[in-house]
Amino acid sequence: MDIQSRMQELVVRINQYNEAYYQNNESLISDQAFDELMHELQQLELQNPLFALPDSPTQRVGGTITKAFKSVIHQFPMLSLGNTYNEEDLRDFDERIKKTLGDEPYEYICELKFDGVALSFWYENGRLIKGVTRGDGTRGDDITENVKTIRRIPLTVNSEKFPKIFEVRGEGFMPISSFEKINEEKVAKGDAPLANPRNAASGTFKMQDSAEVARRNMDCFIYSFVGNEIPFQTHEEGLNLMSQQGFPVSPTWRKCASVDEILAYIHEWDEKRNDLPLNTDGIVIKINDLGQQERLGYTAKSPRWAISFKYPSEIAQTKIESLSYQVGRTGNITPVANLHPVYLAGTVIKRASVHNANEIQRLDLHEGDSVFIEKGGEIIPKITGVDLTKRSNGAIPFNFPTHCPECHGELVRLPGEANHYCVNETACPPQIKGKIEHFIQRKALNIENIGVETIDLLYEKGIIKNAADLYALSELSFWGLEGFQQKSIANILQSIEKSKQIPFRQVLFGLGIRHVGATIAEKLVLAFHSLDNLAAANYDELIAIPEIGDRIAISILDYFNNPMNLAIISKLREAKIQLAEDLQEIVLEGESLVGKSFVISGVFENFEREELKAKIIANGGKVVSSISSKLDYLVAGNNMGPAKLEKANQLNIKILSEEEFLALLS
Ligand SMILES: NC(=O)c1ccc[n+]([C@@H]2O[C@H](COP(=O)([O-])OP(=O)(O)OC[C@H]3O[C@@H](n4cnc5c(N)ncnc54)[C@H](O)[C@@H]3O)[C@@H](O)[C@H]2O)c1
Ligand SMILES: [Zn+2]
Repeated sequence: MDIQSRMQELVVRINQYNEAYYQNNESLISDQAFDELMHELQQLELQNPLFALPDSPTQRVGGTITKAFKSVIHQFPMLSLGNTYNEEDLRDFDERIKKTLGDEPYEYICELKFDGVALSFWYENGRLIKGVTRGDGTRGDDITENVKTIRRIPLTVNSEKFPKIFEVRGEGFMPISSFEKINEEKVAKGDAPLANPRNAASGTFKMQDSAEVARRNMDCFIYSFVGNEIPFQTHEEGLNLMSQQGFPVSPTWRKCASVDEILAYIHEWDEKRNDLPLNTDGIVIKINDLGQQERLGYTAKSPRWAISFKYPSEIAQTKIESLSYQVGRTGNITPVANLHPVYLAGTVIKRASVHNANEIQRLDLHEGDSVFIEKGGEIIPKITGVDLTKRSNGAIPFNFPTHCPECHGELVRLPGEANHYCVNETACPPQIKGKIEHFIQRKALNIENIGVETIDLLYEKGIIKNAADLYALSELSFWGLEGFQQKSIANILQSIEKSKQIPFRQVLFGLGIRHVGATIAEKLVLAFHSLDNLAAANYDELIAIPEIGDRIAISILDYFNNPMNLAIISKLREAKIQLAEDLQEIVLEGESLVGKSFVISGVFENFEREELKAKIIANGGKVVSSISSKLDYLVAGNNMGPAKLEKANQLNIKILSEEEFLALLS
């Protein structure tokens, strides 16, 4: 291919990747592969300026605005950053700075490069008036309602410390913990999981429903201050001012005097960054002095006074040996790729999840394919692409099976769902065992002392056929089974007995009705109070309940129409399991603590600990167990542990005495 066609091809491809990435929150290739293509294009344009195309992605910030929001014009453009992957490029960057600044001394500030989406917060007279996305750099989407859900972004600041009008900018992100929780729920419902925290963040900030954004616990780190009037001379002073005035500035930045010091910082954080609550994909190096920044200036796309150093992403290449299909407790079929073992980011990887049939199709997987696997925010690596150059002629594409690999029952796929299901619920062993395992878990009947192996064994031996059979177990049932001492049998039976006190909402979750997770179970108990009422409810009564839609309603009706399930319920009733509960919506006493979190420590004069806890909840607050930088208050009684006190002091957490706490309530 000649140079001109290659340049054309690169422009088309990169523009496609940009569109998928910024508009659909989808990565069609890995970031590193993307950056390599971009780099190739930049080099070719430098060497062949006459062939450079006007719509080249090297000349523009990658994002776009969407129609769903009002767009606003940035007073100062929001730019991208140049990037480097190695020491040599970093030294080149430093040389360029040295050349422009002549003999002047200069220093750098290194920060982590947070992997989320750039956001700008506009303040006027000390009040937050707008939150805006980067968009195409010139115009962004007005997503004020959504950014207001970020609890750490102050709605007001001390107006004496700042000019009348200014902006702060930072990276909005979805904490890994929220990401994992949302995906757990999605997978349980049979929905496709979110791909990675970055794409999830960018999708979330562009949702229309800000209540849903609020539920996702989004967060932000601020890293820059912009305006016509800047009340400081260096970036360092800016970071200090912003953090003193209540902006969430990550304390991980460091001042560095030389490239060697920068390299030490890079090295140090390569390991430590795994402990942070969010993904980071590198570090950002900025000239500290604002006057020098001004003189170094900007290209069309990025500042000349800053650069990012990206950590190589953790990618490996290996061969697919086979695909297996796992059957979950609700009969959902998950394809899993068995890989030729390969070393990736500290562990040997043998398997990767492929999620569902759509994913097989999207990747166009063939038998024996050589694939790229990547470790993102998730623990389980995923296949991000196929190396087509290594596919042999005549390779056969994987076809989704038509029958269940375990019971040979037929598989069905309901309209609108990504998953295939084995509907042979009553005779498919992994479904039966999976349902019993689901039933005993902590969030359900919380039956301790009994594990997956014991369930397997009791099921294989024909001693239990469903969860209700657990209540018919006696010492005799274990007779002749290997590995059970009298003591462990007694423990098992005791745990089973204890589960008869578990409240109905957990029992309902434990029944394992498809799409009825713990939260939905609670909603149902609030509305119906007993299993009998729920079983008698019709479709209209079900969908009248908040958050119960078509899919859940149908699944509940199906469940109670199945005689097998009715037989299980009748056995549970005989065993005196809780099948009713008078659950009431918590009515708040007051709202003075809404949105605030508390740790309770020590002994109190007016309250028992539990009372204090109830008081906080009744006024809209949240009680957490450990002190972190996100905590609002530590309520300190007598005899509080010195370690807690020290930690709270270190993190600048406000400490309340009992009296101060009471004052907060009124
Ligand atoms: N995989 C794909 O298909 C695909 C497609 C398009 C873009 N991308 C990725 O996105 C990158 C381009 O995105 P970009 O233009 O946003 O560039 P970038 O993400 O490499 O760098 C600029 C951004 O860094 C962020 N940032 C994080 N921490 C920062 C800090 N401490 N100080 C300043 N900024 C900080 C800001 O949001 C800023 O806008 C590509 O290099 C690639 O990695 C991937
Ligand atoms: Zn089956």
